[in-house]
Amino acid sequence: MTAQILDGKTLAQRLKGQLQTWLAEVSPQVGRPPGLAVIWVGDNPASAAYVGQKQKSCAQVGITSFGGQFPAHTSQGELAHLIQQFNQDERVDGILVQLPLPADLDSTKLLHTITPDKDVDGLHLVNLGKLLRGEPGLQSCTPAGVMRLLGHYQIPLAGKQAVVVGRSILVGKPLGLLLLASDATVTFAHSRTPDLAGLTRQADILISAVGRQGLITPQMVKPGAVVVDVGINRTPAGLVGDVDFVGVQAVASYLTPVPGGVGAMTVAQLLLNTVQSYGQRHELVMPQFSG
Ligand SMILES: Nc1nc2c(c(=O)[nH]1)N[C@@H](CN(C=O)c1ccc(C(=O)N[C@@H](CCC(=O)O)C(=O)O)cc1)CN2
Repeated sequence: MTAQILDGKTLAQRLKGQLQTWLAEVSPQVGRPPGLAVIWVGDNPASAAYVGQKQKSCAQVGITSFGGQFPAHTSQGELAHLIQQFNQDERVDGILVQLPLPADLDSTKLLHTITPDKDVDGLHLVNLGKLLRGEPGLQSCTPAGVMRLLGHYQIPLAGKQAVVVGRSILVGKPLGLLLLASDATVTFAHSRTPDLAGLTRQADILISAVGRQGLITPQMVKPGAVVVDVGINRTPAGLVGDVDFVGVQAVASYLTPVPGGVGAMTVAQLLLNTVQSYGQRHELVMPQFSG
């Protein structure tokens, strides 16, 4: 068996094309384009790349960028004040704080300062609560992007065994809840899980969101499983995920590459969330952006 590639890069490009076309029509009618404020603190090089990618994608589809880079010594109070300003700014539909923040800042407190209807990262308690209750709300970009990718390839989820390796608030936990909402039977695995391989071998849908190169070997994958690699590891040889791509490709039915899989969907979903927030603010009828 050779797994079919879940091509997030192409799907993300198509989604961006649809957003661009729709915004070119709608923004003049509304009288302004959507706006996204990105707050990036410090000089983490990976964050620089991600923020650059977000700003470039915004420009491509017709979303105005606000915010920018702030020095590592910026205080909690200054950042909270900045967020309050963006909360009140009528030109801004989405606000996000690029993570990770410098260690002396309390990211949870800052995230809760963002007004929930502009929380395009879906990390405010209100949006996490809606996710828990299965109510519509803004959803974290990577988990929502993974669900969109699986939906695009019509991967059946109902009644399937899903194992999510990783329990972060950014990816693992919300993704598990979204899979559960699609009627999968979900198990979370983490650093204290005994016999990880025994568990992952039972998975019809295996998600790895840990950030450890080589974590998922072919022996850990059930033949025919769908494997989603959310890991991002920078190595001398370039960017790799958590999954032994070549080995697992011979066992799985579907597999996401790194790069070109989930990461590209994260940015596309951020644009979609910003446009969703803009649409709600102006009571627009939103098309189904399906890629
Ligand atoms: N506030 C947030 N911070 C972080 C998030 C997030 O969703 N919200 N996620 C990650 C980083 N991230 C977005 O911020 C992100 C990760 C990966 C990619 C991506 O496109 N990856 C490409 C490869 C890009 C490259 O060559 O470096 C891919 O996998 O194909 C985009 C965004 C942590 N912080």
